Amino acid sequence: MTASLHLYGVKAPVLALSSKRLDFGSKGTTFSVTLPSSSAVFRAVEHSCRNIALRVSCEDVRVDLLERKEHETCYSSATGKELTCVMKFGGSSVESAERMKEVANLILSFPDERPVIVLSAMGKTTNKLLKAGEKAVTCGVTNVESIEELSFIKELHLRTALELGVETTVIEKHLEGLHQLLKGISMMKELTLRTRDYLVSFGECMSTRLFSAYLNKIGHKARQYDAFEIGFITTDDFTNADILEATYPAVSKTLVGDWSKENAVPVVTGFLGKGWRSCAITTLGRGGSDLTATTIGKALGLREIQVWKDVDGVLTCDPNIYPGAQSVPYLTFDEAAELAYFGAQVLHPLSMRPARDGDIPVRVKNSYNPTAPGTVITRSRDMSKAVLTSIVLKRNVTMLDIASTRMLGQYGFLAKVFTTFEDLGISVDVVATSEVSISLTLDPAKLWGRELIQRVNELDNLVEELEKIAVVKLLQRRSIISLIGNVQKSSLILEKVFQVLRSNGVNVQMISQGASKVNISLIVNDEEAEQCVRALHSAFFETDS
Ligand SMILES: Nc1ncnc2c1ncn2[C@@H]1O[C@H](COP(=O)(O)OP(=O)(O)O)[C@@H](O)[C@H]1O
Ligand SMILES: N[C@@H](CC(=O)OP(=O)(O)O)C(=O)O
Repeated sequence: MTASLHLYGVKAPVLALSSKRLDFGSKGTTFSVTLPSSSAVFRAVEHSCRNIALRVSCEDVRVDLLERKEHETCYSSATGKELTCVMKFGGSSVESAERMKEVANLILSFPDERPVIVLSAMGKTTNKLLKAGEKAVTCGVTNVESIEELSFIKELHLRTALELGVETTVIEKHLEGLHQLLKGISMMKELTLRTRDYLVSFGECMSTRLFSAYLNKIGHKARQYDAFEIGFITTDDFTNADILEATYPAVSKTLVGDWSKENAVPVVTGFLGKGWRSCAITTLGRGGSDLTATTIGKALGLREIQVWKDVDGVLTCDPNIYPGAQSVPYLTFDEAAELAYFGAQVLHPLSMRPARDGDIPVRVKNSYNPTAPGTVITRSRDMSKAVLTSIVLKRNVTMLDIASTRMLGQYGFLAKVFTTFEDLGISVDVVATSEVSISLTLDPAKLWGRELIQRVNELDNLVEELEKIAVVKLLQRRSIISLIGNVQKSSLILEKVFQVLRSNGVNVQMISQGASKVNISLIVNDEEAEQCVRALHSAFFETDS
């Protein structure tokens, strides 16, 4: 067969083509697409997100990576000056017109960079949108007008447009759409997860339009993109969607293709995607713009991913718990992922995945203090002197103590326990086991995302199921203190930890080192947790020993 299919710039040999079906592929892996009509074959494949996702769901990853390489080369040779990096600016970095101007200056202060810009919603807009949605459910259609958060959002965005000197028309349609949506919510008297995602999408859609218009106004050619229109294809898990593989070639094709034609700085909405089945707007979980940035970095094979925040990089602990926290100069992807997963708000829990896959360094910088070196996150670093890197606190965690009712030596106990979790769809965070008992914590992000009533029912069901084989103790209001660092030095770390906890009169209720090479987790009571973190911070980071 000599014909080839160009799918998002990827060349795959066509194996068979009939009026109903197209088979293509290579190296023993074939894909089939059902066609609406044979004449529409290439357009159908290229334009329908369902077909692309279908391709991915039956795809051999090895082939996909091989194909994407060809694709990247194809575009990088087409443009003399390639895009170099991603610069992501969070809500705090673009909270006002003044901040947007500073961010524009910051971008222009790197004349050698040709960045893709990713923006979050302005300031606390996402929270305000959610609050407005909740109020709309109960306030009645005639009162939507006077929802305080709606007025705030309108006023903030219109004022920002005026102060930036750009036409308010760039956001007027969205402000009107938002108003109508809130009226719709109010009529329906319900706010589904799907509507919630559509509602919060207005934040990123407006911030990127304002910023892109401003860059154009000051003579720096820019082009705004809604992530859900350029191939950010996700699962349909509204409010917590996961990015699908098909995203990478699609996003690369649009951004690199357009850049090679007009050299306009791409300004992309963070946080948003499009569900592959529903084709509705999805979001990637709170803080998801970090993940948008690393996804673009990997898709385009860029040199560096920069995430600009309001702190001097990743810090030794949450500055809200301890203001004396210091910046950490280097981290590995594994350390950063663990830190984010265990609750450090500074990075989205899944954002390290694309960077690690693409082996692209991530630099965390402070847009309020650009000269501070920040944190560089890479595949590996010199660990010879590293002991503890950062302390992370995750509050309000539920812990379960499960002791087998059978005798020692009974096999299958662990399997039964974990099957129960699997059957009920509840994920587990930290685990410590002996032969006849298990202590574990439940992932609060997964559990607390559900409605209160559903949550209570689920815990009841879980305990009821487990009680068939074990004595179960449900312990609430616990905290996980995660010690991120060099677990090769665990004895040294633990010696110090227990000295500190003992002198503070704190009892550790569970400890887990697991297979992770970078994390030791301790479970303590919620009310003791902050004091523990502060004491541990001074012992590890503020003394010479
Ligand atoms: N270990 C940590 N290092 C740095 N910041 C942290 C850490 N833990 C919590 N934070 C909080 O994370 C905030 C930055 O994350 P986030 O608000 O998501 O930034 P942005 O909105 O700019 O992307 C900081 O202002 C800080 O309060
Ligand atoms: N605006 C979204 C997405 C995001 O990433 O925001 P930030 O970069 O400000 O954390 C949120 O508030 O969750």
